[in-house]
Amino acid sequence: MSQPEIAQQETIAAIATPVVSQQGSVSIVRLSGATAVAIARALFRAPGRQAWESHRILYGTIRHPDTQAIVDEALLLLMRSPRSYTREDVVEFHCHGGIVPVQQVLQLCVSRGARLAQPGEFTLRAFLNGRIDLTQAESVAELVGAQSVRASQVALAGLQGKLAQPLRQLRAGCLDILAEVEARIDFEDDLPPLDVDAVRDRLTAALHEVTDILATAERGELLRAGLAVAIVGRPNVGKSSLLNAWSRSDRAIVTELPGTTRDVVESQLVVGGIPVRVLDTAGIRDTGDRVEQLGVARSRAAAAAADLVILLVSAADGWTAEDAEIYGSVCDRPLLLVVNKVDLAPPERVRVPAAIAQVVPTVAARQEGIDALETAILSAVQADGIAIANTDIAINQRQAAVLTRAQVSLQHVSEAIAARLPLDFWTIDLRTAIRALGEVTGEDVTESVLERIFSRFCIGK
Ligand SMILES: Nc1nc2c(c(=O)[nH]1)N(C=O)[C@@H](CNc1ccc(C(=O)N[C@@H](CCC(=O)O)C(=O)O)cc1)CN2
Ligand SMILES: Nc1nc2c(ncn2[C@@H]2O[C@H](COP(=O)(O)OP(=O)(O)OP(=O)(O)O)[C@@H](O)[C@H]2O)c(=O)[nH]1
Ligand SMILES: [K+]
Ligand SMILES: [Mg+2]
Repeated sequence: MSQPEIAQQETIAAIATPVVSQQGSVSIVRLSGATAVAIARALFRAPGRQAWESHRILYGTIRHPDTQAIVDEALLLLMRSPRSYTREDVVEFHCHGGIVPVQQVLQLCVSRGARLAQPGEFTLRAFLNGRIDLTQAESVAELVGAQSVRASQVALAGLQGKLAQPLRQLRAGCLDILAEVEARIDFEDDLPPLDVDAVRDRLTAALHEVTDILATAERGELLRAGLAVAIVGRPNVGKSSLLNAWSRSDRAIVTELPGTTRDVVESQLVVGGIPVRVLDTAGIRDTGDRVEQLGVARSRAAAAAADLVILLVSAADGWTAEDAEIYGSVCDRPLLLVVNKVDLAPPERVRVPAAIAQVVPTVAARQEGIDALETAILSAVQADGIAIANTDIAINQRQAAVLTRAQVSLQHVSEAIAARLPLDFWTIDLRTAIRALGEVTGEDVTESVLERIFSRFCIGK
């Protein structure tokens, strides 16, 4: 099959690397569009006999086209349409790191007629020119934002089409069924009767597949957004020690003085492939100290906002009235009870409320019990299966919302068949399901949906 002709658009330009000063030893300006090569030829001088061929690196200098003043010594990468990321002509200037050279080069590109790219516009063009589908484009943004190896594996699977492919097949299957049913509506007399059993079986299989894919949404949300876990409890039970043990760091100040921690202290971890933000908080108690009062208010706010609360108590003290008060204020939240300082007394010393099914013992001061804590957290958020799940795909919230529409419509079709409703009733819902599947892959998607998706990308992607 021959490649479709790519209609080259106006040329866009952006800095493709991070724009943080004094970071990175190489920075890249990227151009894509009809005049990309002409702009590059006006700005870049390659000494000797270097050919301007696709997928070649040229060495040379970037010069101001009017004054010939050298802006940077650089490498230039040329990728001609359609063999490029966008399928348009693409040129990259690989400049010295830092923001000054690339900003100057970007300005020069603009002065030669390029326009600054919108967020995600290179990837949008890759989508519009048919190199990737919408799920793959979304995976690009996900890969850039991934906070754990597992999250990046899932994004890569999406980028390789592991979600796009079954969805495209599902949609094609539904289109087949629709064609068969519609043929019976239009030319009933000329065709053999519809094999209703076969249609029902195919619909049931499609419905199962949609349901299986939808089941990956929760995992996707955990992998992308991660979890916020707040450690709360009385002063001195070892909250800061636990944060330090868990993050293998000295992130938080630990002393034997109650009321040491005054503010929320954060540490970013990865637990079972899930990005976890752990929050150490000020010990909760009644206090006349104004600063400590503000700290306690922040502890309560952190507990209220967290996805999971770790209530930390001390085996040395047992279950105190203060523990009970704090428990009362957080027991409506997803909660894990951790008994620290089990080197001083057995965990059974703590007589916890009957509603608490599980207790994790730790010795934070000696980094003991962290593995069991992580296991308990994963099962508390029902993420035990994430690391071992045999499928790589995990859909995002947009995809889940649209797929739910497809699921409901397919269910309606099944009901219409079971109720022996006329064929017109089947086709209405079948079309809705097909449209929804097309909205996930991008085969059938409105401009405003695209705008919403791509506006969340970073500049230069
Ligand atoms: N310097 C640089 N590094 C980069 C990128 C880039 O654009 N520039 N990428 C950007 O995100 C990623 C690589 N992704 C890419 C995907 C496809 C094509 C590409 O040219 N594909 C063509 C032709 C392939 C071929 O010659 O066979 C195609 O699929 O048609 C390039 C980069 C990561 N690293
Ligand atoms: N024996 C023993 N001591 C511990 C353990 N964990 C922490 N400690 C000690 O308990 C004291 C208080 O620890 P912190 O981590 O500062 O306690 P905290 O809950 O953060 O205290 P505040 O920030 O004041 O609320 C320190 O002296 C720690 O060394 C443990 O597992 N066993
Ligand atoms: K303390
Ligand atoms: Mg502390």
